[in-house]
Amino acid sequence: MPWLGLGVYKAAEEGNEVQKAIIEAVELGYRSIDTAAFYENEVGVGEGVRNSGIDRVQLFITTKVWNSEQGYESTLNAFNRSMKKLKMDYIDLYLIHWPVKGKYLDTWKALEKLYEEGYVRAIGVSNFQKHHLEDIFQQSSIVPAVNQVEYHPLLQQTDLLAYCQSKHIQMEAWSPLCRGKLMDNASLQLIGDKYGKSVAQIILRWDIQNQVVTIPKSVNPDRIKSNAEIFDFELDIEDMNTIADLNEDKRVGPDPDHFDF
Ligand SMILES: NC(=O)C1=CN([C@@H]2O[C@H](COP(=O)(O)OP(=O)(O)OC[C@H]3O[C@@H](n4cnc5c(N)ncnc54)[C@H](OP(=O)(O)O)[C@@H]3O)[C@@H](O)[C@H]2O)C=CC1
Ligand SMILES: O=C1CO[C@H](CO)[C@@H](O)[C@@H]1O
Repeated sequence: MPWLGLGVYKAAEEGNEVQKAIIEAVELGYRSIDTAAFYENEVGVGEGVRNSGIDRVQLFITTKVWNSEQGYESTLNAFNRSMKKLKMDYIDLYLIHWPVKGKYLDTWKALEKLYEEGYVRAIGVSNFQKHHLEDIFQQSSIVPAVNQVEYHPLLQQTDLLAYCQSKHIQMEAWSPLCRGKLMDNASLQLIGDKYGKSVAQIILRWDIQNQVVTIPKSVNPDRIKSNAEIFDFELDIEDMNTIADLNEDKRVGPDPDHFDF
């Protein structure tokens, strides 16, 4: 999968916001889009992809089954609804959005069926902790291709990253920019000055050097462009260590062991 993708949570269908962002992003070289049934913009995502001017096969589309749809049959139905909204005949990556207690193992069985029948090229999970992944391993011989989790300098999840890497599960960062909250961080600004890059570019480059796929969200053409300009420099070890020291185990989103939605 591409190292960089466009996140589209809160990119609206109204005013063609999400569609325009996708067209812009594809023009600038993005090849991966991350949506979810929960984002209520799959129709707009499908339109953006079809109007992007490049073949569907060149793009990597991720969507996710929402919590209220989990369970075997209901996941299969939810998947069909997503496909109809996207107007696609396959999805590159289908994820379990959250590990809903008592449901995610049956949900995984549904994803296996979709994978085996060829409707999805890869299946994976999101917001899974080590113990959730171990549950999957107990029942299934198919290893999740991806675990998409909250990941940014304030929440580095190094144990989970090492575990995923040991199992050949690709970790993917959601809210990589900490929803904009790190832009004034003095250490990141200093590093940015050194490379002539923005704080956002430093963070996104740090993701990739940690072998974490990253999906910053933006609907602003300038930011969509600059967020992709991260493949022409390399952070040195000293700067990687400075960023490692920023970890506070601090979430901006819900805790996967204590969410109730
Ligand atoms: N699996 C899961 O449970 C979750 C998955 N996700 C996925 O991850 C994606 C990214 O996470 P998200 O929560 O959206 O947050 P991000 O960390 O990507 O931050 C997005 C915010 O930062 C702004 N922004 C984008 N680029 C820049 C920049 N260069 N400088 C300053 N501000 C910037 C955006 O505004 P603007 O648009 O105006 O540029 C927006 O307000 C989501 O869109 C979604 O696809 C997110 C949360 C949970
Ligand atoms: O994908 C998502 C977008 O953000 C929401 C609020 O933090 C999350 O709950 C959800 O998983």
